[in-house]
Amino acid sequence: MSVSILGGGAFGTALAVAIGQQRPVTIWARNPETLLSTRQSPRLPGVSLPDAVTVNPNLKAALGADVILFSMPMQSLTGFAEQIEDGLTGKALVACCKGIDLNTLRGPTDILAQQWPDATAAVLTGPSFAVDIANGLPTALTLACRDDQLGIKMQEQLSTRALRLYRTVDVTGAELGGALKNVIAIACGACIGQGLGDSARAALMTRGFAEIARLAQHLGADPSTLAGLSGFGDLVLTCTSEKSRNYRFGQALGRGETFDDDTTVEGVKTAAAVTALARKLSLEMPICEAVQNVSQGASVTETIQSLLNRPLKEE
Ligand SMILES: NC(=O)C1=CN([C@@H]2O[C@H](COP(=O)(O)OP(=O)(O)OC[C@H]3O[C@@H](n4cnc5c(N)ncnc54)[C@H](O)[C@@H]3O)[C@@H](O)[C@H]2O)C=CC1
Ligand SMILES: O=C(CO)COP(=O)(O)O
Repeated sequence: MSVSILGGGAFGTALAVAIGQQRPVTIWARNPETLLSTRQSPRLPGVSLPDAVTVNPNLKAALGADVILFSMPMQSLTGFAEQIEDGLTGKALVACCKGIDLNTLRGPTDILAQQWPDATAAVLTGPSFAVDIANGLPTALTLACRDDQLGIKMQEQLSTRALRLYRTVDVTGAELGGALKNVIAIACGACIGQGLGDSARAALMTRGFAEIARLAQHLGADPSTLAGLSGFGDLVLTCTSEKSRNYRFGQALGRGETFDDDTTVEGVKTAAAVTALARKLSLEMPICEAVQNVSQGASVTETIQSLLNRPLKEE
């Protein structure tokens, strides 16, 4: 199975570095100049692509692979997919983005499946910072594919000695866990940024996990997926590490500081999407709604007060 990665940002480059340690892989980037000339991505400085990685600026050629990884931000996925005319029949399309599309309230595999109904859409998600993967540190991810036979083949192709892929057929659970943990990470960052302490963060993580489970199970996810790498695992990583851009964005909100606009912070648009989705489905998701409000400029202090003032209830 030949493999292409579309997207030369931090995650796409890290995956190319990891997979390229063991087998040939192609990477396509929208702005490939730096990758071509230095074999490094500006989003992942200091990490060079191994020889087995081919940087191909020709998208059509990259689309010829059997397995195609889509590694761009969630809100770019629809526009990117729509500009591709090829049918991609029979190919495995693996979404590597974490989020919910704000216009359609769909996840990445739905978007890929709608654009390419004759291909198989899957998702690669779970706890991993690009820099850790690129540095060859041990990492475990979830590969979710409804076609388990194809999932088994991809699991073998994409795993390396350091990057260990677990498999599931629960695409909905894997995708929603990865999308929503970013929203909860913003909440946790804001909590720590405000100086509210580790106990408050633990409460947000736990009640945030309950919100993730509420939405995901309503949409058909298996609870065991949410308890796995793509849910609980990624929630823990992202809510507790300053390597996370979502967490750092939340910290900046909590401290009343500005944050670099050019940094990919998936949780902001996901908070807006999930708030809309929760309203549509009549589900209560107060932490996600709070993150949506503070991202839109509401006071962090007042928003936290209104979370604390909610009626007492059973756990
Ligand atoms: N960086 C990380 O540690 C991890 C990131 N992810 C996920 O991977 C996805 C991508 O994130 P990063 O690579 O970190 O972001 P990034 O900001 O480092 O890179 C994004 C890349 O996407 C490209 N891009 C944006 N719009 C595009 C379009 N319309 N067409 C083609 N390329 C486009 C940009 O040029 C850039 O190279 C996100 O959904 C993120 O949640 C998942 C796991 C780890
Ligand atoms: O998804 C990630 C870790 O699993 C990366 O988190 P950030 O996008 O918050 O940096």
